[in-house]
Amino acid sequence: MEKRNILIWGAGRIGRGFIGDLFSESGFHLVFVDQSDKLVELLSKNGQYTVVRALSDTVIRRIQISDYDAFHVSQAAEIEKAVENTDLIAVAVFPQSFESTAVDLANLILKRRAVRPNEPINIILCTNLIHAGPIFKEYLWKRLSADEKKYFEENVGVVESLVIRIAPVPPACEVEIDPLVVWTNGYSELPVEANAFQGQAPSLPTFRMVSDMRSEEKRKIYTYNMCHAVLAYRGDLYGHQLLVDCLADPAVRVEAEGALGEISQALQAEYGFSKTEMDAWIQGVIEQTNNRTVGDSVVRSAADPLRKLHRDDRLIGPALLCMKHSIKPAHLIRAIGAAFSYNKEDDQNSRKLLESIHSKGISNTIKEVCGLGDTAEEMVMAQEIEIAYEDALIEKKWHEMAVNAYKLGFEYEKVYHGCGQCVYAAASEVLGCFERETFEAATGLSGGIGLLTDCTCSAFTGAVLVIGNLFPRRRQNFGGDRENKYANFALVQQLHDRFVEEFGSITCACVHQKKYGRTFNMRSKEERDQFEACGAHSDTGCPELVGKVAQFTVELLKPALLSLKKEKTI
Ligand SMILES: NC(=O)c1ccc[n+]([C@@H]2O[C@H](COP(=O)([O-])OP(=O)(O)OC[C@H]3O[C@@H](n4cnc5c(N)ncnc54)[C@H](O)[C@@H]3O)[C@@H](O)[C@H]2O)c1
Ligand SMILES: O=P(O)(O)OC[C@@H](O)[C@@H](O)[C@H](O)[C@H](O)CO
Repeated sequence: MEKRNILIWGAGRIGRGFIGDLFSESGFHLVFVDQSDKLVELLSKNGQYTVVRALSDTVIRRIQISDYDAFHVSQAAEIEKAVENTDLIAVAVFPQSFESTAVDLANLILKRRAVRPNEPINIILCTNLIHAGPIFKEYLWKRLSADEKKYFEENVGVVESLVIRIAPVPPACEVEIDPLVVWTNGYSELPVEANAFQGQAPSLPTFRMVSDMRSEEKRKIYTYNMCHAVLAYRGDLYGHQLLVDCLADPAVRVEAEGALGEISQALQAEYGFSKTEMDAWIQGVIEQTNNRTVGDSVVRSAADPLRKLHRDDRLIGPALLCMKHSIKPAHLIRAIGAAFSYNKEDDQNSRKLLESIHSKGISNTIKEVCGLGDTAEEMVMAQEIEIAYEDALIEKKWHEMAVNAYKLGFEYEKVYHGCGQCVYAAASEVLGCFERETFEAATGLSGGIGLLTDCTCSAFTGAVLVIGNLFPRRRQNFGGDRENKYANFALVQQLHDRFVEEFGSITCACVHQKKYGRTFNMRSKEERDQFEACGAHSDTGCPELVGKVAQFTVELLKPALLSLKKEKTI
């Protein structure tokens, strides 16, 4: 029996690493078409490529695929022949390439009609777009005559699908072995729109025929893609680069879980999914995303914020659905605010978003990009997004300040030693409250005060001085300033708890015991030499501790200083 063919338009990660993988496994011959010369040349030259299915950290399968042809979009005759010989096409490009792809395919299908007029053909759309079918059809139909349109209506199926497999940028060491490798989470099921096929639908073990695509696509894009977007945009505020690291950060994870909780309720109300069903689905979303071996990146999930902030897409779409069912989308709104603050120089649509904010202002940009109208509800939502955007900018700035405090603290301790003065200088310089007198007065703090070591670690005391600069009891109000004084004490107590959690104790000798495995009598020169020999000023010694304490100080002061600022503006 002759082998069946599938033509895959777009030989990228999903084309090669998902559609290629599924159909090759089911015995299809693959024909790739791509606009990248380099990719097509490599596919043809190498004659095979690897798909890695990393189902978990330990279950990793490597598949070699070799039964394929690869053509550049300009190889008209070869592609024409391939379309003649197939009943199935998969489109695996981003939505911005839909129009050119549809125009090319319409011409090819018309040529096929001349040779195989009575044989239907199906186009499976593999993209993350709500109701992709009518959008693609409009492009496909665009230049057809009335007779051709009728032929397409009756013979060309445009089938939506839901791609849950994740295929991020592969690790560099894998690309060195096979430059065509596709690195995936190995998710195998492909839900397809059952009633959109013309003629006989192909039967693949991993196809799931879906009868109600409207509810299924919302469930997929408003949970999987929404969760990735929330993690990516919120995680980017704190400098995370991988989705797994966003999930490991409680401050970011809580936002994704909160947003999933909001949309879960809305999907139950809108489509009648049961709570048990949605809980299991959301557990799956987190599990598929929390795969360190797959290592999906923030940059990929955050890419193209202009598309992702569209009214129907993964963020505004769920927020509107929540509002329809009187569910407050608080976490979603915070993620949308963060998406507006996303700024990546090498992402064209992130640059465009920023340009729009600069030229038209944030309110106009929100309305335009998200397509929010003039109803009272949508106007309130736009205002809330604006507030969330301003808050996101502040979050990002404070995170950068905290990172900077770490770097300065680390460097000062490494070069100058004396952890009290180093923490004081690093944190106060970042916060803009440095005072020369305080810095100089802190000279004697070193080594648990005057090298005594059985007193408080001077990194802690240096941080207390920064808190004092900002929340002082002033000389001219010796008997007063009680509010400031107690705010100060509360901050010092928080610092204490964080310090103890990280270093075990605030006593210098105990910190040394934990860090270096012993204590030192720092009054003696010999012991001080031993302190150095144990790595006191190595990268993992006191410089790391000083960096962390300077960072904690900045993080700790954030809410107090922000609320102070707000009070002052009232
Ligand atoms: N990577 C994933 O994890 C993932 C998961 C689900 C869905 N998707 C969706 O799948 C689609 C493809 O994503 P990807 O990750 O494979 O991207 P990709 O960049 O790896 O692959 C896209 C390929 O399409 C080619 N291409 C673009 N325009 C073309 C055109 N007009 N004609 C021919 N070839 C063209 C590009 O050269 C590239 O090789 C996107 O819509 C994406 O949203 C991706
Ligand atoms: O491909 P995008 O840019 O639409 O979205 C990024 C990711 O959310 C997406 O690729 C998912 O990983 C994929 O859809 C699997 O759920």
